Amino acid sequence: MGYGKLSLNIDEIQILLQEHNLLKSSVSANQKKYSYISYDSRDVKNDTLFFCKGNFKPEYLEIAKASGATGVVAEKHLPASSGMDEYIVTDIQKALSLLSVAFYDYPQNDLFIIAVTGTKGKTTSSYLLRDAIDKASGNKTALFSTVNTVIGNKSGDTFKSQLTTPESLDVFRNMRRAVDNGMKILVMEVSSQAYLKNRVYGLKFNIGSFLNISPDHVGENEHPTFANYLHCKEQLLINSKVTIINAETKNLDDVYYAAKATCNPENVYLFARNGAKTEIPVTLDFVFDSKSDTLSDNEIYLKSLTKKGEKLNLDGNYRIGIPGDYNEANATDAIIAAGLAGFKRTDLLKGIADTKIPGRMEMYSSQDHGTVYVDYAHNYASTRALLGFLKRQNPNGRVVAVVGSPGNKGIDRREGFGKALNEEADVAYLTTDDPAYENPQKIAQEIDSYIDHDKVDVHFNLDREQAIKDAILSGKKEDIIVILGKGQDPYQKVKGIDIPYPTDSAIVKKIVESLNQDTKN
Ligand SMILES: CC(=O)N[C@H]1[C@@H](OP(=O)(O)OP(=O)(O)OC[C@H]2O[C@@H](n3ccc(=O)[nH]c3=O)[C@H](O)[C@@H]2O)O[C@H](CO)[C@@H](O)[C@@H]1O[C@H](C)C(=O)N[C@@H](C)C(=O)N[C@H](CCC(=O)O)C(=O)O
Ligand SMILES: Nc1ncnc2c1ncn2[C@@H]1O[C@H](COP(=O)(O)OP(=O)(O)OP(=O)(O)O)[C@@H](O)[C@H]1O
Repeated sequence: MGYGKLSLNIDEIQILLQEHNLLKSSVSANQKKYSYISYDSRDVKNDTLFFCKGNFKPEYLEIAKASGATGVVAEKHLPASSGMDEYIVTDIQKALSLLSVAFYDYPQNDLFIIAVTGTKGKTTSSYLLRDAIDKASGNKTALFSTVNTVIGNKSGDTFKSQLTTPESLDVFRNMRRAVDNGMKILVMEVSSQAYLKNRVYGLKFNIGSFLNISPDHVGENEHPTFANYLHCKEQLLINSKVTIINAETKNLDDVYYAAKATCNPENVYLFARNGAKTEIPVTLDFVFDSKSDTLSDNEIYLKSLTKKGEKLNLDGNYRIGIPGDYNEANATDAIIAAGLAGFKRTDLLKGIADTKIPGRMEMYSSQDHGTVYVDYAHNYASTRALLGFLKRQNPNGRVVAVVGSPGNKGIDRREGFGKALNEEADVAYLTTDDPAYENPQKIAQEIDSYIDHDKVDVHFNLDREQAIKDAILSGKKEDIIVILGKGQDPYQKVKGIDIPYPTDSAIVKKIVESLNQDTKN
């Protein structure tokens, strides 16, 4: 790699760690300058500063040392450190973030960063915003999303993401690469886990928005309680200079308070659907009305209600290329963020109308077996919102859902799926979705135990591809078949192994094309 300054010396490290009260002790064995940093023994070069974090095994440090690591940062002394420079710190995640920023030479200072959080809608809002402003920014808008990371315009500058918000070292390395590629703006998703794990420690955002919060991500390896989940999510508001809040969010009182704690109230923007009830009375800066929502797109009218909202000159109609009434709020958030970043309404219209998001509301029309959607909904709130929307749009046909729930995480999703199916679906095909170390049959039965069989006709097929095929073949012209939860995920996670999976999108595309061909013949 040849980006930025890309080096760190011992003095710099000691000063930075001391300034942040992170340094417990240090040993200088080499007095060297580091020309690479890593937290993974499989990615080490000569003169690497190596970080021992998370579920780390001591042998990883031995491998790193043998591969050329000369310095180590850790929370406790490890035998392999002898002969290396050693920095013992109180919090490895904070140290990793702080030293990564310095190693990559503070790339955030050269970017206008717009961040979004929420239980649902982060990816959608980020894509809408990036597509809305990219052209007007001269194709200088980078994107860090759950689906793709975009750090430039050359081939190879767009790649699949591993996490919603990557490990801090990767965040700052990708920022550096974006800056070196001439990017000026960064749109990024910030997960609650990012704050729990200090992946964005020390980062200030130009704009931070909060879409919504609902019960999710509580459990092993995630948040211990909902209160902790909310607290972590709110950190984005505390670390943003200007904030946007969807006032229809649950816990609005708490969320608004967090925003005002560090942000001048003049810099907090609130929006909601016109006429929506908010949990506490607030002055809304914007409201939106649905002008039309169909199975293929939406149109909203956005109206400012305060002087500061009016100043952004955003009022007017916007067509949104992705269906789903809940996407109207995601789009409103994107439009306000774009306005605050200095873009005009006319800059945004085409991008917002043309946005398509991999694995979110992808529509495939079959001639005789109904319309098929591939979507990423995977908890109660999103499944209910999605199925409810489809049911309302299609009162004369059935809603047929293909769904599974992951193993060893989000256990309450099983009940959530059952509940959402009871409320909005006619038929369910229960199948496999990342079973991890659990038995997928047992998971499917658990979902089934929450289903009211007088309302929903249930089928089981643990072979996901076959379940999708069965569901589509069962569909009649007027039906909607919806494949939930995996979008374009290319794996099934089984017993610690990522087993390649063609993706729901590819499977549906192939089935629908073949059925349409048969009809034609
Ligand atoms: C709980 C959690 O946040 N875990 C993340 C964390 O794990 P970890 O630090 O324990 O790392 P690990 O993979 O167990 O391994 C320990 C260390 O040994 C190193 N190692 C490992 C193997 C080896 O041969 N040599 C070696 O040096 C690893 O690089 C690592 O530094 O750091 C890893 C990257 O180094 C992440 O991949 C991992 O995310 C796991 C996979 C995960 O599932 N995370 C989820 C909960 C998550 O972060 N989700 C949020 C979205 C949530 C939302 O939608 O709101 C996200 O931002 O994506
Ligand atoms: N504002 C919303 N309210 C409820 N459901 C939503 C909303 N926005 C999107 N969804 C549903 O949630 C699914 C995931 O949306 P999206 O990927 O934008 O959210 P996310 O916050 O990035 O999710 P995740 O954290 O699961 O990656 C969509 O496929 C859709 O079904």
